[in-house]
Amino acid sequence: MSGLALCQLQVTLHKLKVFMSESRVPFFISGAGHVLPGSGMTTKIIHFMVNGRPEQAEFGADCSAADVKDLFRAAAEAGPHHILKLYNTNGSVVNISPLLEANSEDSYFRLEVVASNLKSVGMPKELDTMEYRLHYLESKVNEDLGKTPTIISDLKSQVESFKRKLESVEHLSWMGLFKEDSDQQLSKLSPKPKTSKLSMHEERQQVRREFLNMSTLQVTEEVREHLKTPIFDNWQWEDAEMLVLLQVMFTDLEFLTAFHIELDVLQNFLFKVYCHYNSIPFHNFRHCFCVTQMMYGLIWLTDLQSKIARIDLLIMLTSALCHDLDHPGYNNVYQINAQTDLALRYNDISPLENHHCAVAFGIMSKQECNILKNLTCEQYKYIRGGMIKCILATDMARHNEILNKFKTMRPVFNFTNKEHKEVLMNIMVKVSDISNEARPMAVAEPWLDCLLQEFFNQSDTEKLKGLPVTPFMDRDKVSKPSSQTNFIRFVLLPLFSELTKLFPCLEQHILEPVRRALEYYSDLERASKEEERTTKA
Ligand SMILES: Nc1nc2c(ncn2[C@@H]2O[C@@H]3COP(=O)(O)O[C@H]3[C@H]2O)c(=O)[nH]1
Ligand SMILES: [Zn+2]
Repeated sequence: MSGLALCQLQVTLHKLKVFMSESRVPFFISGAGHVLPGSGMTTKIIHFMVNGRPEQAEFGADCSAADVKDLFRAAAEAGPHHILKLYNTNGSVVNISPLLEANSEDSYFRLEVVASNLKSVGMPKELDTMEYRLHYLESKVNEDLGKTPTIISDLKSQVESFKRKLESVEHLSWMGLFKEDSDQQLSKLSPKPKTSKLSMHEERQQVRREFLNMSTLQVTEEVREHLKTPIFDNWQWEDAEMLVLLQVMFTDLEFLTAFHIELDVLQNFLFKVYCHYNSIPFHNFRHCFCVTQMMYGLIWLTDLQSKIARIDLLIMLTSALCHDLDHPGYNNVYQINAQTDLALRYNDISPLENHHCAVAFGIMSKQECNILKNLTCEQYKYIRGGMIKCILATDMARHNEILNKFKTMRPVFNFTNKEHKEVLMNIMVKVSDISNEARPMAVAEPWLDCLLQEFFNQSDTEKLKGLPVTPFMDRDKVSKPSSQTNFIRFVLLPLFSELTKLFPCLEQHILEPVRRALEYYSDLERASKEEERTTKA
């Protein structure tokens, strides 16, 4: 018996050795870190913490962005579509790319999986089977010999260590570590297309694929909580990730169940919305995301779910999402002065806002994108009416009219009064639309650069075409501090403080940061005036 068991054991050991030698582990991740494939490459070492354990990633300058991302995914034991973020010691997000600068153990980054699926890491079946057989034969040999031969103990520890490596690099399956269907292998043979070389259509389709791949991920509780506050940092998210987060907003407000929205219809709708925002400096998809996220935050912070009907929340969130669809980067004044097609079509009456709204309902006119298709006619009409009012209310030419309405009703505000509620909904979409300064300075300031870039583009065109130049957009007259101090004093504070009177809990979330921003820009303004005086003198 022991002879046969020993023979079988030898065959199993041989198979195991062959399996282990054939299964390349191109870069190895241990508790201590990564080792590069090959040698002699110039490498850099990135120190980081993941799940409280110190790790190192070592890679060469010629690594691709995808390789580097996979390296970090492997360290975080996260699958290919999981969302990872790398934070520096200040808590700011650092782009995971080959351009990462080597750091020391004292200035390590923090790596976090911010969204993941809950599938466990799987071992290749062959290894499992062989290991099982090894145990079985070991016990047989043990029965006869009374002890485990050294060769078996050695091999067992090798198998253990090999398993650990496999666990850490399972996600690098694209490198051929695991067996795949032949057509899957074929698709991987073709080189990864370079994003910059893709046409707009291909780029969008890639975003769609990434979005759908990631859309089943569990977004972490921490991100979900952040998503409900103005401190949420929009800059760290890629397009597909923002689409995932928008889906989270719709699901977490229970719109899918309440309004019988099928998940694939919501995804088609969100993707179409994404496609209908233009790549312009300010009024782009990221702005749409920010406004929707602020609207979402305000709903949670004010506990609006307990005060108004869910259908009204759907109107508010969807209006925020659609409120700048297909914005061309030139405002209403320009549209009217330049007599554009939009101004002609809408008779100079809020041409842009009318257009944004028409595009929104154009998207929903396709059944596969129509999130309202399972509602009754009455519900559809109600939502359409509500969205038209909310989106048209974002025209700043109507700012005082809407704010004054709210001011008169605010002291006697009644959530069950239809007119009161409608004005409040308009106000909340407006607040969300111009809420960048309610965000942390590091998040808000880049938005101002984007806005001024769009303003300057417009005033440059106005000058070129001999049209009246909008003064607050003129690069010769406007500076960052002057633009913000006026906007905060005369637009933001009066609007935000009125809403805060209705919801005092908003003071710390939207009013205080805006006051701090005013102080900051006032100081800058004073300093630059002082500098001007001294240079003149
Ligand atoms: N100066 C300044 N203007 C802003 C800021 N945020 C929004 N706006 C303006 O407010 C407007 C709101 O409607 P639009 O999107 O048409 O255009 C926006 C900008 O003109 C800001 O932070 N600073
Ligand atoms: Zn806007």
